[in-house]
Amino acid sequence: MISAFTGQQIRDAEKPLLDSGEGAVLMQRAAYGLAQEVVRQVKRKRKLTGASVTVLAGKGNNGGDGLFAAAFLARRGMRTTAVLAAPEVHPEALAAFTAAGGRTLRLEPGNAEELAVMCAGDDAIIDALLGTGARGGLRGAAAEMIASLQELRPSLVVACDLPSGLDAGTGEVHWPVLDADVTVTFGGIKAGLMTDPGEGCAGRVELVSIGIEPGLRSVSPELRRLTARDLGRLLPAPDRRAHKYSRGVLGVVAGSARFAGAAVLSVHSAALAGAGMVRYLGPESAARAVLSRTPEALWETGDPGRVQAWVLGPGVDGAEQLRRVGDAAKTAMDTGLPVVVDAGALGALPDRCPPHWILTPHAGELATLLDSLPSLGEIAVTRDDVEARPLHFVRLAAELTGATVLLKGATTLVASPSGVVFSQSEGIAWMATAGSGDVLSGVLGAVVAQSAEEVRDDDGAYAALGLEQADRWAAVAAVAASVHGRAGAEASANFEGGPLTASAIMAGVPRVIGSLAAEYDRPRP
Ligand SMILES: NC(=O)C1=CN([C@@H]2O[C@H](COP(=O)(O)OP(=O)(O)OC[C@H]3O[C@@H](n4cnc5c(N)ncnc54)[C@H](O)[C@@H]3O)[C@@H](O)[C@H]2O)[C@@H](O)CC1
Ligand SMILES: Nc1ncnc2c1ncn2[C@@H]1O[C@H](COP(=O)(O)OP(=O)(O)O)[C@@H](O)[C@H]1O
Ligand SMILES: [K+]
Repeated sequence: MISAFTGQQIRDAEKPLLDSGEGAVLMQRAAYGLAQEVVRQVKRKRKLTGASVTVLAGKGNNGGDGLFAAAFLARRGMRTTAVLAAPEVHPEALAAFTAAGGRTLRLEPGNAEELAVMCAGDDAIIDALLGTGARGGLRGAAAEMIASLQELRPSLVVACDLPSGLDAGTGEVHWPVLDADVTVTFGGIKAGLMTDPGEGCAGRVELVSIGIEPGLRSVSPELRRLTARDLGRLLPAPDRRAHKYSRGVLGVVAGSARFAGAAVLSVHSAALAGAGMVRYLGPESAARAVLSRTPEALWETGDPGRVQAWVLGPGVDGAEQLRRVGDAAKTAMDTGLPVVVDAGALGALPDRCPPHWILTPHAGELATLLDSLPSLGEIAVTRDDVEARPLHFVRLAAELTGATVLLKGATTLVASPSGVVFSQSEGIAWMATAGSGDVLSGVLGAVVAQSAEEVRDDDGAYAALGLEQADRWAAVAAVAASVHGRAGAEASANFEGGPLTASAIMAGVPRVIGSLAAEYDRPRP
């Protein structure tokens, strides 16, 4: 599992080392790691000697890291320029940079545009204006220069610790921000690099160890991300004596006369993701479409019989389907079964849900959901609000509803009601296509139906993540989000990176599950 931390958590971990006088050593390690990454990136394109690099240096330690890194690069034969964005910058770092032969320029009111044009053509730009000590975003000439550079699209931007203007803990962005190709971050990944909108500005994230890592081991991370290896361990697989009922039966209330496709996608994805059986509840017209794509599914017209979990809501429309949603929700609540609540069912929630109810809104649906909660009071929440502060709002929704909340997006966040949050980002932008969320609902339903026992087992794979029972449902949802994202990315890769349909994402699911199981070296069923 990858952990990410707030700026404060990182500073707390640094403190004992700073107190014992090791601050300069930490900075050298950070600067060396940053310089190495610049060297690697530049060498992919050209010879290092004579290549040009500009460091944009702010007044704090972030600027210090950048200037020391540029001193290393000057000694490796690069043509180095420092644009100093404050009257005073880190004095030792500036001295080292000058001694290594670097040239310095001062950013002043009036020369921002000119300096931006001057360095936009460089082989590399290092953004070392603001780091974890930032309050708010760039202002004045620094903001002007960054806005101009962003328009000029430099060929390589390496952010020092985090792109300047990002909030390290929340991922909120104070514009303007210069999009990085690579962010070299020190000691621990900042949470703002694993949640939008911050993650969208950070490019690839490289972690450089500087010696504070032991101090972070006992810290509860702000964000967690499951790796392929974690998924291999967590994904359900049948044992030798399994039968279809022991495997996990999923009940699905989805679709309607108007939106039959949502039912087709949800049911078929659940079957492909390994549900032992899928029981479908819906109108005849949708059921016909479901059965022609998934003859394995059962159309339940009366009492649906036993299931291990429910998916409620994709494509649900009209009183008849909402009544089925209500009946299934009541049974699930009475019997303690896990439920995935999507789309049309999000408006029909009880006042308080348990953590094994997993809500799957996109940003617009989350805003509507929050607006409908009396506990939020008079505050109105819009889609734009959610997109600007997804981590804040997904946590708030989980806290106020009591459910686990999966917020869909380029980065998908899953919050447990106690505030544990997973972030998965394996998907690609082609996945923003109609029906993609219906596929996720089916995959999630299947994973939930098959994992309920493992979640409750205190010696099981979910417990091994170090999570309380109530927080483990967030990990289950993160597993499904990751499988969905990987299926989309792999399907698009099979089309040379071309566009996707929801059906193509769905078709990629079994292969992703199979290859992830192999990752953990687990025998296949
Ligand atoms: N503490 C340490 O020993 C280490 C710190 N490291 C680096 O140090 C950074 C943190 O250093 P700092 O705490 O000095 O913080 P920053 O380098 O982020 O800068 C904070 C400084 O900028 C000013 N400032 C804050 N917000 C501003 C804004 N919106 N516009 C203009 N100026 C603003 C503050 O007054 C303060 O002087 C990290 O991101 C990392 O790059 C690394 O060198 C590793 C070791
Ligand atoms: N830009 C993006 N990059 C990666 N994945 C995305 C992006 N936009 C959306 N997705 C994913 O695609 C799915 C879209 O779901 P949703 O909005 O419910 O679509 P629909 O209702 O059409 O099925 C979600 O799983 C979401 O995480
Ligand atoms: K920075």
